[in-house]
Amino acid sequence: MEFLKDLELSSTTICALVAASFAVWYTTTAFVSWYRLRNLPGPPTAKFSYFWQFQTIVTGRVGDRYLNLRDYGPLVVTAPGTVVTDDPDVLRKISGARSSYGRSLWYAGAKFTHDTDSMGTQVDTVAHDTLKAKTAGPYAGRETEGGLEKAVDAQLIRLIDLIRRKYLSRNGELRPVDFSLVSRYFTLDVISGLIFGKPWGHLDEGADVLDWCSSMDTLLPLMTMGFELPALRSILIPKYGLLRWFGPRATDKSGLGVVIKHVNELICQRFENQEKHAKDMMSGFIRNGMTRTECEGETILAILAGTDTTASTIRSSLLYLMLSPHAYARFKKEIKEAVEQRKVSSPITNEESLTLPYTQAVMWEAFRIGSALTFGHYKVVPRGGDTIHGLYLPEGTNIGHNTIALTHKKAIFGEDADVFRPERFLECNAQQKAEMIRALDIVFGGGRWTCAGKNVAILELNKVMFELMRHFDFQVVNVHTPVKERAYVGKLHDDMFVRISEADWDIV
Ligand code: HEM
Repeated sequence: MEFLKDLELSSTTICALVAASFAVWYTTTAFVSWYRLRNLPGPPTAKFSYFWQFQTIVTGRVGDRYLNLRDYGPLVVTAPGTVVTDDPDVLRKISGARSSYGRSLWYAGAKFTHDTDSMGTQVDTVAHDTLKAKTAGPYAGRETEGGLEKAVDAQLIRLIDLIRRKYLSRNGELRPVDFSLVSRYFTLDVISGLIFGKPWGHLDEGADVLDWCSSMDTLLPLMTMGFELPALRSILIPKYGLLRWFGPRATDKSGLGVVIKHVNELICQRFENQEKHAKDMMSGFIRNGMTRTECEGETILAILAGTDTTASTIRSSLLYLMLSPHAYARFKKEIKEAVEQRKVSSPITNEESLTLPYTQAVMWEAFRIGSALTFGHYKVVPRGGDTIHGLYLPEGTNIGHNTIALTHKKAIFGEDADVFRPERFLECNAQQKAEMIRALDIVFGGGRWTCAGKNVAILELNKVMFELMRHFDFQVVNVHTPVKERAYVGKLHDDMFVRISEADWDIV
């Protein structure tokens, strides 16, 4: 700085120079960003600034704002160098096994501590594939005592039992239950039970035993910011970034740190005691040569990726059924007949569920309209660029899912795509049905990036609504605000109060 003194510049002049340099840098980079994607449609400010993105996340309005992007067409700019698409064929192509698109740095935004990577945050394709190979067997249920289905059934039975013990309203009684929490307890115990062979006990008394739900309510908006804003990512994620100093850690008394501590202790016991005969995902991870840190990363990832996604879909299923008397009654009728005709076991098996047309239609329709994930999962356009829908995307452009617009696409799901109507899967011909299911399938990602827990999620969804409605009836408590929703990369639901009573078969 001596040379500045020699120049005898006043502090005001130095500040002015710094501000001017920043303005020149900002204007130049904004112009370059705008220029590279000038031919693509999108909100006007999105082509040269992160304003649209920031505003969308801060207001928790990712759901409706991304849905409205469908008016621009299949490819839309949402931020500098960033494009989303609601075209399932494009998404399938860029994620396909032979695609040269790689993951963008967006994924690194899912890191929750500075030193723990997982296959979900790994942007290096080879390192990702190595981890995926080590986790494939455990995720397929090859290491689970009795298989995945038995493990899911065990939690389903505990869910029904919890409702019967604690939440049932009998004649003249009202015991409002926040189903947004109950659905999370179920999926948390499914995942923890699968990984460690023993669930964490959310379904014992119906409690957020490790504070996961409240931590996620705070973290999801922040994580979505970290995903989307490169400037934030670059001060959080690096080795000596803010995450190192201010991120969650095992010594914390509340928040995600509590879960990290619990997970670390359980994994530590495994490595020390070498419980060679344990039959669960963790024993599979260890047998496949994963290090302790890798086991920690994969455990938190599984809980992060597998809890609220499935729980949110279960909540949507119940919400839309309660608000659609016709679908509610028709679903009940199918359950009643299947039980009376002894077509189903208790709990229903996955195979049996697949034979029940309305059960399947309800499952896919809720998955579609509830769309647990909203957007993201960007891949990077490879060297030489690419042309999609006649529009040129320069190399280095991030292209991701506009999941919410995809699941509401009228060209695929019909003109009434904005309403819940399971019949759409029954009235169409086989080809149309296959096209709809294929479009929904890419919601789980494609190729090497496909959701590792897809079969677990589908197993849960194929069973849970059938079993809940077989045993109980449900009614919205707050008819003016049945649920409060905030949407980020996924959705957060609060205050979904329902009245639950024993199923009344006389009225079906
Ligand atoms: C409705 C439920 C679910 C949906 C919609 C969903 C969707 C997704 C998506 C879109 C991805 C990223 C794909 C990409 O990178 O292109 C993903 C990844 C992942 N999901 Fe799921 N998921 C669900 C449930 C689950 C469950 C229940 C688990 C755990 C049991 C799970 C574990 C994972 C893991 C570990 C990854 C990372 C895979 C990888 O990096 O290769 N997910 N999921």
